[in-house]
Amino acid sequence: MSLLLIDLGNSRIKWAYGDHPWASVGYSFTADVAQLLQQLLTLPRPDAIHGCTVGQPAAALLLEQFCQQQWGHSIQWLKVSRNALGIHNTYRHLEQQGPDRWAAVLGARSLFPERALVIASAGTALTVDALTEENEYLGGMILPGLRLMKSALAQQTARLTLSEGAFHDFPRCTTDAIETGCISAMAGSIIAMQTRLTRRGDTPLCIISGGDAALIAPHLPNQPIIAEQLVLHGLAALAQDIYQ
Ligand SMILES: Nc1ncnc2c1ncn2[C@@H]1O[C@H](COP(=O)(O)OP(=O)(O)OP(=O)(O)O)[C@@H](O)[C@H]1O
Ligand SMILES: CC(C)(CO)[C@@H](O)C(=O)NCCC(=O)O
Repeated sequence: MSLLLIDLGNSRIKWAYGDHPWASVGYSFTADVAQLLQQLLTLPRPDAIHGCTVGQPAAALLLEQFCQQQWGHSIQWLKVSRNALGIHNTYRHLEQQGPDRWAAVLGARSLFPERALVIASAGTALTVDALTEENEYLGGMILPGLRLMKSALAQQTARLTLSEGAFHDFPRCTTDAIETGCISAMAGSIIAMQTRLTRRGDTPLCIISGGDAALIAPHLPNQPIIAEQLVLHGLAALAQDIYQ
């Protein structure tokens, strides 16, 4: 069965086409939906389309219209649920939770069974979510992503500008101080979640994905695993459950 899976984030739209393993994958920036549509035009007609969106509704609408016109399919957008694939979601108000977080949890579990997991998605925002070995999703944290942290400093201070620095244990210039501070804050929040799960008696594995995963991973203990496209893997696992 050929599926088209779409992850509409705040910075990028990622997609995968085919059965598992995917025949093709791609992405475009959310601001450039036209580029995405060019990519999708090259694909054969999928049997079904599953999507997850936390991005601009206008981008989702454009995609909807394209899929209808091109293939006569509507997109089945993921809704956060209380239970899926054996995982219990304890988020207080399900309608509040970003479906990308729920999809990433489901995707991480499909790739890494039978372990407590810390699932960090380092995209536009950084989210750090906790899943127990017994498949209870406990909740998680939301922080600004690296780019957002840096732009907030540049916008709200007189002397800091948007810049590229390098990580140093003891930074001795402004650009390095900013880079090191932001990356340490991101890594620190992931370590904090690992510590909380460990205190509960779990031995969590840390899975990290998103545009900034490779920058943060070296600053985490216990060999974190960088996993690409957790959201798409979550959509694939749910689709497999539906169509099997
Ligand atoms: N041209 C770019 N535009 C935006 N972010 C970029 C760019 N190049 C690198 N990045 C980095 O990638 C991060 C965004 O990651 P990613 O592409 O995974 O976002 P996203 O998947 O759209 O995010 P989300 O799913 O949270 O909306 C930013 O914090 C930034 O540091
Ligand atoms: C936190 C983001 C922006 C991460 O992409 C997204 O999951 C979202 O918009 N969430 C809504 C708020 C929540 O998850 O509680």
